[in-house]
Amino acid sequence: MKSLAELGLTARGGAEAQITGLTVDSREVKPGYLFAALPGARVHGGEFIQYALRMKAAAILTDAKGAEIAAKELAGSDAALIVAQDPRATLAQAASLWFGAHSATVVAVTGTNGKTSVTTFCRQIWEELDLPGVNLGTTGVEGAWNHPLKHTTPEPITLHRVLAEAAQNGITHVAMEASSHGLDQRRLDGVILAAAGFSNFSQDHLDYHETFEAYFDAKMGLFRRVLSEDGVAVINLDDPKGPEVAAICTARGQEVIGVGRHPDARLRLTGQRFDATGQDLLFEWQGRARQTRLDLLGGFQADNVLLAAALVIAAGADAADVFDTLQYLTTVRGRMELAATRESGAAVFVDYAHTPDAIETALKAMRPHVLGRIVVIVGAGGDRDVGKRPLMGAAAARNADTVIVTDDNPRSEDPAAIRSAVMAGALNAGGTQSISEVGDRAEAILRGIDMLGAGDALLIAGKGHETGQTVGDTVLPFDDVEQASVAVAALEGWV
Ligand SMILES: CC(=O)N[C@H]1[C@@H](OP(=O)(O)OP(=O)(O)OC[C@H]2O[C@@H](n3ccc(=O)[nH]c3=O)[C@H](O)[C@@H]2O)O[C@H](CO)[C@@H](O)[C@@H]1O[C@H](C)C(=O)N[C@@H](C)C(=O)N[C@H](CCC(=O)O)C(=O)O
Ligand SMILES: Nc1ncnc2c1ncn2[C@@H]1O[C@H](COP(=O)(O)OP(=O)(O)OP(=O)(O)O)[C@@H](O)[C@H]1O
Ligand SMILES: N[C@H](CCC[C@H](N)C(=O)O)C(=O)O
Repeated sequence: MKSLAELGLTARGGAEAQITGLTVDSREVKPGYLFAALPGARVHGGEFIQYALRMKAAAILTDAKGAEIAAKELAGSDAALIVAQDPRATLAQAASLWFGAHSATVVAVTGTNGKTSVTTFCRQIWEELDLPGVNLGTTGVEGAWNHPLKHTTPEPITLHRVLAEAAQNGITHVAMEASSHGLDQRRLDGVILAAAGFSNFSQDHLDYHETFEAYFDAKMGLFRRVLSEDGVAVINLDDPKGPEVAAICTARGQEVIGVGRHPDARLRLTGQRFDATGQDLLFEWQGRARQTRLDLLGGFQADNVLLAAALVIAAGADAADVFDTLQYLTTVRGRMELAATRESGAAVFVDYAHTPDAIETALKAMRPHVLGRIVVIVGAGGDRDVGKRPLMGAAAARNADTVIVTDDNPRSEDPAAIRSAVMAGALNAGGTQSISEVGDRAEAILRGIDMLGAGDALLIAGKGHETGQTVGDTVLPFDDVEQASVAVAALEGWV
């Protein structure tokens, strides 16, 4: 139990309330709880204050609108009322005080693509340095302690609970993903960061943010609000937005470590050579040259690895020790993951590319590793940014030799309509010889693999580590890696 004062809250009435728990969902209220009635995308949480009071909530945190919606019920109740201008921000601070301690070293990464990869590499580097660490994001909590998560950046009550539990489990180092939704909804407020990273910026999530400016501003919340003035900002200077992000951080007085091929980068990539199983890197740290092997496919993974290395250094590790670990880094689940190989040697990769930029990057990154043709299977998610669909199709057509358009989590939408938007982009882009549409994802994978000759490769894009296909409200079991193995086994006559 904690008092409102211990949670940093000032109430109208009921100030002596002792809080037994926090929730944003009225259906979870128990006697003595603080119910945060938040303005939502579909409904205002104020609508549920009446129910929360009936369940004996001891305190209600909301905004002026929520207090107005439930004015009658609140007037007749002795529960404490906290009216905040931004109740999400207030809730995040209260949640951090409720759960108390979190791991000593926390870093966060934002960017359109690469967050899961960078945070996973941070955790792998810490593990190599014998520091108990986890990465926390789209793939859940992974590392010395594992835990599934519903969101890339969990809402603050879950986030602070997970951070506290990680600390209790002996985890001293955490690398977390900061999604633009999470930043916009203040889910990370109250997390104390040693360092924050920026990977890149391109189109996604315009269904939510509406404009590029709003999307970029949401991401900048990591550096403008969550990371304190004495934190270190690690910025990919090769992204067109990188120098602007660095300027924002410098203006706040934060130390900036630039990463990339850019001449101003403190951790600077100076050479890259590819082969069938990975790449060799030449780089400089503060002007001193180093070399490492990376058993990872895709040039972009070098950008992610260097960003992760700089974050780990920024958070206190010795640079030379960090660079010694890079040769041991392993593939991130569902990111350029080798899923199956045909008897001819043709390879099948699964990758989480689900934005136009990621599709282009992933396909371009495959070229130097592949002798023959590249086939890509691509689809776009339902109930998500509709503008990116033709751009994803076009990126596939411009960068692969053969494109198969299929379904990827149609959710509440008509799958054929989503596919036709992706197809339109592919057909208008020019370039690729063969573009076809196969709605059923398993059949698309089978057909894609059947097309492969010696030296060819297939990229199954969009679902990466996902284990389900969401159709309507139903999640059907579906795993691209598993489907690829099944298809190869069937085509080779192994079963
Ligand atoms: C658009 C969005 O981000 N919505 C999030 C938001 O929901 P909301 O506030 O809009 O929900 P709402 O349905 O309008 O309800 C309003 C309020 O009433 C409450 N309520 C509702 C019903 C009820 O009976 N009782 C009750 O108290 C709700 O708990 C909520 O607080 O706040 C909720 C609680 O914090 C989140 O669970 C929810 O995430 C939804 C499920 C979601 O799908 N979000 C995705 C888009 C998301 O956040 N993705 C990002 C990025 C992924 C990426 O980078 O690819 C992520 O970090 O995962
Ligand atoms: N540095 C990068 N630049 C461009 N594309 C990248 C980069 N890193 C990864 N990608 C592409 O983006 C896909 C998603 O990568 P990752 O999961 O690391 O990003 P993310 O930002 O965590 O995405 P999400 O938050 O949607 O899960 C990869 O499968 C790859 O195709
Ligand atoms: N977390 C992201 C990933 C989407 C991946 C893709 N499989 C899709 O369903 O669009 C989102 O919700 O936009």
